[in-house]
Amino acid sequence: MRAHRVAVAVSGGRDSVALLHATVQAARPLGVAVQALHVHHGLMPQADAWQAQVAALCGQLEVPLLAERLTTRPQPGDSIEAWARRERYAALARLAHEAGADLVLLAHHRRDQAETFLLQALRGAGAAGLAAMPARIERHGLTWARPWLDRPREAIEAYGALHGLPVVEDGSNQDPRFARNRLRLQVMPGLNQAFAGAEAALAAAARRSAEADAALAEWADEALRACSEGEALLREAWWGLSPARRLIVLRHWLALRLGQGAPQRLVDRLLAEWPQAVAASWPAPGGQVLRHYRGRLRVDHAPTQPGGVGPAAHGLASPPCWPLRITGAARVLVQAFGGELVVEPANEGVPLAWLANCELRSRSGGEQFQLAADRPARSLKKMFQQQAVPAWARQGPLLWAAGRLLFVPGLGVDARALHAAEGGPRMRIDWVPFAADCSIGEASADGR
Ligand SMILES: Nc1ncnc2c1ncn2[C@@H]1O[C@H](COP(=O)(O)OP(=O)(O)OP(=O)(O)O)[C@@H](O)[C@H]1O
Repeated sequence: MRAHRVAVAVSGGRDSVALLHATVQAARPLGVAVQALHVHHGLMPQADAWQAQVAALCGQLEVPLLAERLTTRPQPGDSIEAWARRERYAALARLAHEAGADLVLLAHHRRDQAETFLLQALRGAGAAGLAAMPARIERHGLTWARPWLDRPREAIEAYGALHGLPVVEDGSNQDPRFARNRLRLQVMPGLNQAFAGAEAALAAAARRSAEADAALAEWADEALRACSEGEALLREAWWGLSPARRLIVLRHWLALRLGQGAPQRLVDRLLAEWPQAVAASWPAPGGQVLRHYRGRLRVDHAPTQPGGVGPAAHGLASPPCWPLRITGAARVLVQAFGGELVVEPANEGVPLAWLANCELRSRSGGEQFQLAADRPARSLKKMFQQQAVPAWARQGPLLWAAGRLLFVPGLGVDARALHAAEGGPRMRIDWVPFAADCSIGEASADGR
């Protein structure tokens, strides 16, 4: 199908500038209109100059440009890379629709693909992740294509030099805090030197993974039909599959129902616990919960949905002590205590820096809590009595860091943490017990 209007996503970097130029050369004789799209992330002081440079190039090439400056900001705990990617694609989709383009071209090339494959492998990804970037995909009502995914970067560089194309240099490409930069700057040169053709081989491995993943997804779709009823996965039919097939079908069902790949620890827990479960629930990403009842597994929303929830969600846990790393807004589902620890940015609260290395513990007796700066610390038992905290509200875990008691369900944040001289962002902590019907192992009505 020929696109009526082709959009090119142009960062101003060498590759996308070359792609815009090459697209104009190819499209004009065919009578296809070309549209340039640019996203200003609003993160770097040089970004205004980059946008101006892209605009100047578009002027020279007589290509219309649509640009958007992002107004959202990464939240504490967000990976800047992941945030920028997500927001950039959302903005590009908006711009493409505004321009009336149905095809968006991206200038990723073979080295990008090889790096993505390795980054996925380093995260322990399976076939879906190792497939890296698709050469073509339909999303947001648009076709996204990477026409140069098989091309070596050197060829693109030569093309740019041949046509004397101006490019912007993004200094953040040298920043070793970003995993891709570390891989590109520290690992790839050695790899290419030690293994001739490493980049092409890694890109080929990504292609093979994509083929395997596509076949697996087709098979899993068929197998799932025999193991599901509506949105529920049927335990008996699922259990009848071979162990290898069980795993594929479970992952596939989870990905469909959760709207994202399931973390390995959730898959492991389900494989170990679901076969014997009576009525049970498991925390899942995105504030969702998996519930088993009468042989059926379903995805549901978590029983509590406090506002301002950030992206970090951890599944866990068993008392009496569980180490945690919290780097921003988070919801920690704590099955063993039947509730959820909710951590949100606030003007007053625990220093975020302390939460990077904290832990949940059961009460062991003898803990002291200080309610206010001008009051003495007293035993938890006395504090609960004094504050008339009902028994059900005392049931959650205690939050500790570096030997300090930070938070007690029913009492709140300890005054010594609240008034600590530590700088940086502060976080409010809440303990939210689950509704009574979703605790693990609860006997169901028919006693199964
Ligand atoms: N700010 C942006 N605006 C529009 N498109 C972008 C932007 N950033 C990236 N892209 C698109 O995504 C592709 C891959 O992004 P990546 O971050 O690898 O590129 P880059 O290093 O910024 O620049 P280039 O790929 O042009 O050399 C780009 O080639 C471009 O097509």
